[in-house]
Amino acid sequence: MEQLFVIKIGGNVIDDPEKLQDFLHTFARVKGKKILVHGGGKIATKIGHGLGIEPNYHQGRRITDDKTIDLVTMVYGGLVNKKIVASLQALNENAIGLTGADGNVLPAVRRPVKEIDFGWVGDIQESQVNTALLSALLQQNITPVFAALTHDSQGHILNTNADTIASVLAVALSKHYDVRLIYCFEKKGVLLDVEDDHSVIHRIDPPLYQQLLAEKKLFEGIIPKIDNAFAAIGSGVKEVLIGDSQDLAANTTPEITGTLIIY
Ligand SMILES: Nc1ncnc2c1ncn2[C@@H]1O[C@H](COP(=O)(O)OP(=O)(O)O)[C@@H](O)[C@H]1O
Ligand SMILES: CC(=O)N[C@@H](CCC(=O)OP(=O)(O)O)C(=O)O
Repeated sequence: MEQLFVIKIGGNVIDDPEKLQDFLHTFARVKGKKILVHGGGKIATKIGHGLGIEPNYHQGRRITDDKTIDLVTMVYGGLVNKKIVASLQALNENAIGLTGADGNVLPAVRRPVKEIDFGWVGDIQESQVNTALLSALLQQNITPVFAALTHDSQGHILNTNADTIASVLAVALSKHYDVRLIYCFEKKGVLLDVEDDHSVIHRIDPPLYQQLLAEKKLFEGIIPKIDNAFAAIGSGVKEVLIGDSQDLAANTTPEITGTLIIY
């Protein structure tokens, strides 16, 4: 099967114009088929402050009330997505910006209320991905750029974590491509000591993951990121890695510098 890169770029990089441009330069030079997924949680929070919309999280997921869904639709689907697409066009990369509503490429189900009401947050499944549309775009050398938004098929946009979107797209497309899923963020990989960039853990399997959790070496966003990485590698994605956005060139070759997630 042909190779496909599904590449997710994290919020700290999107928030740093220089790092983002460096990343996009490298992304545009990656040969072969590729999809970019972006969040933008940090920018949404910043712009929300200015509008008097304060963030509210539960277990790393944003509780998304009526005002917040409008905020993130504007920020992820508008500002961030369109700036990235325009930058890629300037780099001769023919990109197309998508939310899950566009072309019904990623329908979702509003998360049912249990102890917590997450509001306009969408849960997704790999069987719902419109792989035919994505394959048709990829065959025409058009690169999809996904914002962290889905829809409920009843007229509402839903907010869905970008790491989860990348994992679900990678799994769905692994039926048609040899997929390498790459989580790019501002650190060199998963670190044994989060303050020490020289402490990259080069391979993580489930027992080591449990050990790192027990030793409290992992906290905040890296835990759901590794959970999404294991979900992908356990469901047909060929390779999953977590690395620095500035190391994308190496991480798209066999000379990986980040953390490989193995099953
Ligand atoms: N051991 C670790 N190695 C790397 N990052 C870690 C570790 N423990 C906690 N983190 C934190 O996890 C964050 C990444 O998660 P998150 O902010 O959700 O990523 P993204 O920017 O891709 O959305 C890092 O910025 C870092 O602060
Ligand atoms: C439901 C939920 O939490 N959605 C995320 C989507 C954005 C995202 O994932 O952004 P990063 O990758 O930059 O963190 C949020 O609104 O923060």
